[in-house]
Amino acid sequence: MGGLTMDQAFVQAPEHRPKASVAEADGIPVIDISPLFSAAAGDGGRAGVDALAAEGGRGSRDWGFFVVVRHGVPADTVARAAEAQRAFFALPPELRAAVARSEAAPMGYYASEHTKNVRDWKEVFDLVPRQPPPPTAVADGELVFDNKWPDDLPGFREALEEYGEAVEELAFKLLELIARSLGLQPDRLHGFFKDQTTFIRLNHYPPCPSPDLALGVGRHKDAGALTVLYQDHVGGLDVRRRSDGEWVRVTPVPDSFIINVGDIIQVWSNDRYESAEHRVAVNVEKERFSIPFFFNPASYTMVEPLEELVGEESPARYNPYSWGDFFRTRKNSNFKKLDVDNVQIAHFRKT
Ligand SMILES: O=C(O)CCC(=O)C(=O)O
Ligand SMILES: [Fe+2]
Repeated sequence: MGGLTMDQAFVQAPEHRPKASVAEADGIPVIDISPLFSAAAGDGGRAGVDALAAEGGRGSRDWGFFVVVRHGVPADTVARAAEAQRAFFALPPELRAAVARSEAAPMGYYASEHTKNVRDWKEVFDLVPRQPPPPTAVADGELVFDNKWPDDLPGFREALEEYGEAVEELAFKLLELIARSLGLQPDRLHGFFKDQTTFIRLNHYPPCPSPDLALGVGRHKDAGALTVLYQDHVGGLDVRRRSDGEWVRVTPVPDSFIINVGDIIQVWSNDRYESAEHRVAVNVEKERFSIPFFFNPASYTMVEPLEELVGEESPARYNPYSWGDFFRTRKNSNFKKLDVDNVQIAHFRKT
């Protein structure tokens, strides 16, 4: 059962508990992005790419979500990562515990994440596909991004390294798509990712005896730039629909990734796009697996609306903030229950 025992720590406030039945999300764009990979995006190709960018832009604006298919990540690569994930969570507890995360070294295994100070019904394993350069001085509370690899799990590291490389390639393509959709040069955002703080999370949601009270992940918005999410066939991801504020289920589409606009893109775009509030419902019978790839810029990035997108007509809506500080504060508050609210981009919104 994954070793979780239902208790008060998991119980959501009544207004945040999932309803017994939830409608399927209808209208999230599903985009075949294969034209992005054909060499000649010039001439005729250019119009096709512009149309894709418009679709991605529509999803980012209306939902904060879109789905991509024919995305260039080989099915075998995804299958190997998903298999490695299952094998890891099937390890005996002591072998999982051997790679446990700590507050200062946040990579590795963890079964006690909190979202907004309520415990999530899940266990995770985090890794970085690329190690960001170490800070010049390890200040108080500085995070150390060293991977912890389990012993006795042949092929685990290789499968995830292969996955990380392939998904990173996709993430840069999507960044290009988003830049185009905002009327920017395709490579406008690439520079922010030179020393990226991207991490990959393996999520395991064991069956839960009280899916009416607990959530796999409580309601939240992803703090980074973009999330490239693999989910298995079980389903449980809910997104809050903009039109009426209802929670709706994102139906699994085979061989797809869900692309999730994060807070940083919301700020860069000066609110043209909005990060989506989402959560994960659990169920009594089935375990569920997902793998978000959190595509995050360098820790020294000062996040602020892009200068091309501000002007007299649309003044900057946010004050600049340090991604490194934001990330560290959020990570630490997910590690344990605190008595203060999570840091949110709303804190940097100009009044
Ligand atoms: O499991 C999922 O589908 C989504 C997980 C998620 O939102 C997260 O880990 O931030
Ligand atoms: Fe998320």
